[in-house]
Amino acid sequence: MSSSTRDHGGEQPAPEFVQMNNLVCESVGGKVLFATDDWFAAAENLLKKGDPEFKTGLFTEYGKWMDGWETRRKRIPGHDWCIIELGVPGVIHGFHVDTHFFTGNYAPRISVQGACLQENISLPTRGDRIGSAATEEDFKAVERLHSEKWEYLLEMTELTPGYAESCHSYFHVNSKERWTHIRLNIYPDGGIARFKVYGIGQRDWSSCGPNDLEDLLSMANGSVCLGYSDAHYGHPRNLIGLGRAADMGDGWETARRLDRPPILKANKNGILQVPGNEWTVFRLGHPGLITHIEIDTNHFKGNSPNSCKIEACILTAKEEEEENIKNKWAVTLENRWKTLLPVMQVLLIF
Ligand SMILES: NC(=O)NC(NC(N)=O)C(=O)[O-]
Repeated sequence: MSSSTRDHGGEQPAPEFVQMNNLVCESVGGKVLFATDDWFAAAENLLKKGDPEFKTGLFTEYGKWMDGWETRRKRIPGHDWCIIELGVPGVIHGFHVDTHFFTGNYAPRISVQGACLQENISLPTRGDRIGSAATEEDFKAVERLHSEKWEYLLEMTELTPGYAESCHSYFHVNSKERWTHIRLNIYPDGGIARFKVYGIGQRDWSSCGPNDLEDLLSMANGSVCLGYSDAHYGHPRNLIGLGRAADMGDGWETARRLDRPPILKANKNGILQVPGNEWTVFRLGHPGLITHIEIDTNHFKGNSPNSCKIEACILTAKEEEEENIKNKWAVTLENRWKTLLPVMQVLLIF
């Protein structure tokens, strides 16, 4: 049995686990496989990467257009639920439930169950679901999963209405197991804007040979961002996402530093002489011999960095915790960091 605790709703800072990877985001392959009802707005919206929007005065033929999953007011016994397949299976550290803009129609309670399924499951294709509910055939197909018996990662808990100051609820999950699927229950019905499942990917390395070339920094292979200096326009965890970035919002983008001199000077190698630098630290998904590094500045045309440097080190879990929690990576471990790539100019080709 896993345990979970509510962190808080409201305007306080979000818990640490939101620095991890969202394992159900549509951009990493998260998928809704089944939902009891999608009348006002389809469950796929839960997994969108962007923040929820509200469009005043926009109505569909089913009611007010909403950016989230919203079921109809139930007039039959039971409650609504959906099944979500993780894009990246892994260990779950917490949930972020955002009821943004669902005020008189938010789901008042939720619970979350999880499963680690070995085989690929095939359910009827969902297609465009707005204005519909699961058919008898859908229910028959999903019954085979026995999802009502999956382990509870979060017991039934109250949510808070979707006003800016109350819409965010965070729940810690205390489980070391690997999960592939989630059942999200809402009681009895209503709307949720976004559902994020934060954690660390876990893959099976047994089929991987010692000379295979693998992306040790891919979130699908278990890497995670441990710290950074600035994430003003984009979080550095985007660097370890799957595939190429869709747009500039899918990259790491800092604010322009204010400590740069008013007139910039470069050295003979074209490296601008500025007082500081931005940085981010990742734990690799697996220790390994690094033979190739790819830096992709896709979409950053007027704002890619002038130069970069890559360092690496080997840390035990205890050392990592000390650096991360106590020192926030401010103090480097003497002689532990080795330069993999010295400061070099980032060339722009477009
Ligand atoms: N104004 C509403 O949002 N009404 C209903 N919801 C939508 N989306 O129309 C409802 O009450 O559940």
